[in-house]
Order: sequence, then C-alpha cells, then structure tokens
Amino acid sequence: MENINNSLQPIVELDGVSKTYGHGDTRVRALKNINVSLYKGQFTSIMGPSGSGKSTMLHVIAGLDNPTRGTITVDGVDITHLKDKQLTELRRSRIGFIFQSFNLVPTINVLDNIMLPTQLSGTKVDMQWLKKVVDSLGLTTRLKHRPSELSGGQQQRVAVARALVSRPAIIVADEPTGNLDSKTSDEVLAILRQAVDEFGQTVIMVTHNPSVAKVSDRVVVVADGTIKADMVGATPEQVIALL
Ligand SMILES: Nc1ncnc2c1ncn2[C@@H]1O[C@H](COP(=O)(O)OP(=O)(O)OP(=O)(O)O)[C@@H](O)[C@H]1O
Repeated sequence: MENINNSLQPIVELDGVSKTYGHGDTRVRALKNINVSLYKGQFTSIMGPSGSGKSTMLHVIAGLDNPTRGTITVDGVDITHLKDKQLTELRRSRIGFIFQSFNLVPTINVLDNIMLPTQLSGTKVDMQWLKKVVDSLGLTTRLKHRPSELSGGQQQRVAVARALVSRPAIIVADEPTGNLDSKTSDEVLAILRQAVDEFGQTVIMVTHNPSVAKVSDRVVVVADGTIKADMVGATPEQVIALL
C-alpha cells in the first residue's frame, strides 16, 4: 500500500519528534523519532494498542503538549517555537478539538457551547451549516439545555458539533466515538467524513475502532512510540491484522 502522493499538500509535519515523560525509573519514551506528514483534506486515523503513544502524538500535533525533541509544522507554521499566545491563536483559528471528556462549558446552553469557538475566533457563524450539523447529530431539540441535562452520548455530539461549526482547517479528535452507540457513532463519523469531502477540512483521529478504516483515507498504526504501518485505503480486516 502506497502512501506517497505528490498532489497532496502536507498540513501537519512531524520531523524527528520524540516525547519522553518522567525521569530515571519513571522515564517513558512515548514517541520515538517520529517522521510523518499528514495531508490536507484527508481523514487520517491513528490506531494502535493502549499506551502506544496515540494520544501523545495527537496532543503534540495540536500544540497541547511540547515534544522533547523534533519539529512540528502545522499549516506551514513551526509550532514548536511559538510563544504561548501565538500558539493559542493558532489553535483557536485553525484547529477544532473533540475529546472523550467533552470539555463543554457547564454554565451555558448547548447552542452557546457550539458557537463558542467561532465567537472566540471572531468569525461569523454560518447558521445554515450550524443547522445542518445540529440536525444530523440529533441535537435540534436540545439547544437550550445545559450540558448536564444531556446524556453522555449527547454531550459527545455537542463536542463534535462545536468542533465542526467554525469549520477549522484541522479537526483533531481523540476517540470521538468512544462513548457512543453504534448508530450515533456512525453518524458522527459520517459528519466528519462530510467535513472532509464537502469543506476540504482535515481530520486527524485517534481511535481503537478498526471499522473506522472505512471512512479513513489513511490509517497510521502506532506501536511502542513508533509508526508501525501507514496505509492508504486500508480495510478494517487489514487494520485488525496489524493491531
Ligand atoms: N502525562 C504523562 N506522564 C507520564 N507518562 C505518560 C503521560 N501521558 C502518557 N504517558 C505514557 O506515555 C505512553 C503513551 O501514552 P498515550 O496516552 O499516548 O498512549 P495511547 O496510545 O493514547 O493509549 P490509550 O489507547 O490507552 O489511550 C504510555 O506509556 C503512558 O503511560
């Protein structure tokens, strides 16, 4: 399986990236000299066993954590040398986040949560797109509720809607379907796929679910802090064989 395509434009580049946590006896090498480019307008899934370094890779890509060594370039900007304020600004303007822990603001309603990143970045909310996202995620009747009045799955869908509505160039998702039933999980994946196909957004997703290969352009398999496989157009069966 070939992963080199000259017509593709890198949007995230990791060059010699290592991440070590702790010291001495507690030292863990979570990422070991990773070199990889992820491309614009692609849906890339990062898979691998528990503890292999997937979340660490996603966190350094999104500028939420610093690598110990190496360089990370996001949309042409070397984020490893940015000041905190510049990094916050880059995250706000270019990256949408979906985490398993939702990170919703408890004191404001669902609609305000969904619109928050767009308002923070000072851009106009595309109400038509917002309506489409909210409808497809089954949240239309929940917009005036507070997050605490929603089920876990509904809160997850609010987090997905929030990441999509501002149409960031890159959507970074850590197990976004982990808490969802299979129907809702399929809907979330379909809408992420739509963000790629219709709006040219880039999705980078960490998941344990091999069936996600069906919606992914590329599957990067991480094992023990290194890239073990890098597949374009892989089937779930091919992914399972590698895990
Ligand atoms: N803040 C931290 N301090 C110390 N060690 C850490 C920290 N975060 C992660 N690690 C270690 O780094 C390694 C990689 O962790 P990471 O969370 O990236 O793995 P993962 O592949 O995402 O795992 P999972 O699928 O279980 O979420 C693990 O051995 C983990 O224990």
